[in-house]
Amino acid sequence: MGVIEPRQLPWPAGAAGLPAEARLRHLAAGALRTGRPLALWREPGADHPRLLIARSLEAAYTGLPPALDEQAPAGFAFFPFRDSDHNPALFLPADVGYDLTQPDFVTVALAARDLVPNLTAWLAAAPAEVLAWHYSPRPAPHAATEAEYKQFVREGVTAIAEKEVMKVVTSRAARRPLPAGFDPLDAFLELNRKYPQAFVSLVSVPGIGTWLGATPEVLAEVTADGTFHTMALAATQPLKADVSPRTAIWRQKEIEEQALVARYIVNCFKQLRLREYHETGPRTVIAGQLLHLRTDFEVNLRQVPFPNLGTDMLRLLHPTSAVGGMPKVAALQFLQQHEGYDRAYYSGFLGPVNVAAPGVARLYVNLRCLQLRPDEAILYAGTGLTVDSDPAREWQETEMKLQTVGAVVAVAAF
Ligand SMILES: C=C(O[C@H]1C=CC=C(C(=O)O)[C@@H]1O)C(=O)O
Repeated sequence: MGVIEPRQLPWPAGAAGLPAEARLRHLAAGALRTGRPLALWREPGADHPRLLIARSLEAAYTGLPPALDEQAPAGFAFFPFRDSDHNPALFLPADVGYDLTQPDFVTVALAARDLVPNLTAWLAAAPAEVLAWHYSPRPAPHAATEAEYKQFVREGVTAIAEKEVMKVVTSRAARRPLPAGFDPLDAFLELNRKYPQAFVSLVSVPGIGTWLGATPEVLAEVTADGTFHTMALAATQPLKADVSPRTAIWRQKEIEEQALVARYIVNCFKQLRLREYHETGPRTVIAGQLLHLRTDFEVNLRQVPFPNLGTDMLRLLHPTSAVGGMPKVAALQFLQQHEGYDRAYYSGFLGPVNVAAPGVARLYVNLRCLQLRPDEAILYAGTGLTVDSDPAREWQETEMKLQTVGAVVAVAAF
């Protein structure tokens, strides 16, 4: 007699009074205490987050960026800026899922059905108090001082003036103490409330660490209606009371900086010999307390003879000139030689593939993010340089960008 394996595990009756966020916490606690990777995210404009738990770290190692087609496995991509032994490319298989729009069920993939007995027992257990977040065993990266960062910007400007590169995006890490009682899950929920239009994520992987962020930048999206979407997002100014997206004025330097990113995307389409894309913008958009210039590119996948466009574009796009520079190889070499710290997963990409439905993928550039350490956070930010960049302004711009995710680790003044 065959046993029909449950794909949806109902929460036990004992959890009836437990709100969805408490259930989420309990599931996350179970994943963390059993050493499993997890990803929690909230898509722009969505009301509720989703949680994905992978059975093990080993199951999450991957090589190439994920395929963006409906036959590809479901999971959550977590890719570094640059692959290395310390920062491997990961694709967390969707073994266990919890969608807060359906709070009464936990979903278990067929391939993970051996997890069902322990999971069932865990759902019935008393809610856990402590969450054992995963931390990177690596030392904290070097955090550039203001003088060091300005010097780095000068070197970038010289490289542009000498035509070594056309554009380069310099970046830095900053260390911040964690406020007393800091709770990553509460911080994730706070980012959701603060930035409804951002892709908010909390990813925790054994041996790799825990990353939290609220990014405004789509890298590659394939939506349910068969549309491929990417964007050229660059140039930054603060959102002030007297400036709105409609009245914002941009300097030549910023217009050029963003145009280079748009050109980079057009070149990727050209490499694939695709001409049927729709380009909208550039227009001014709000990202948290900042304004950026953005051009959107869309392709109707049902009208072009490119069944693998999403996959091919993803592989060409990363890292875009909004985080690396142009030409790509020269800019990456410059950063390798001069940046002086390991970006790890900052300016890599992340997001779900085939989780919401087969054929739906939403990958974002990992910006406005931090890495958690036991008693501090490492925050990351970068700035696109052109030949006209002023080191003091670029430092100031990184300070502004750090405030997006930094809002959840700010120690209240008294
Ligand atoms: C590299 C970052 O932002 C990119 C995206 C938008 C605007 C940017 C800029 O103005 O330089 C950057 O290209 C970052 O937030 O760390």
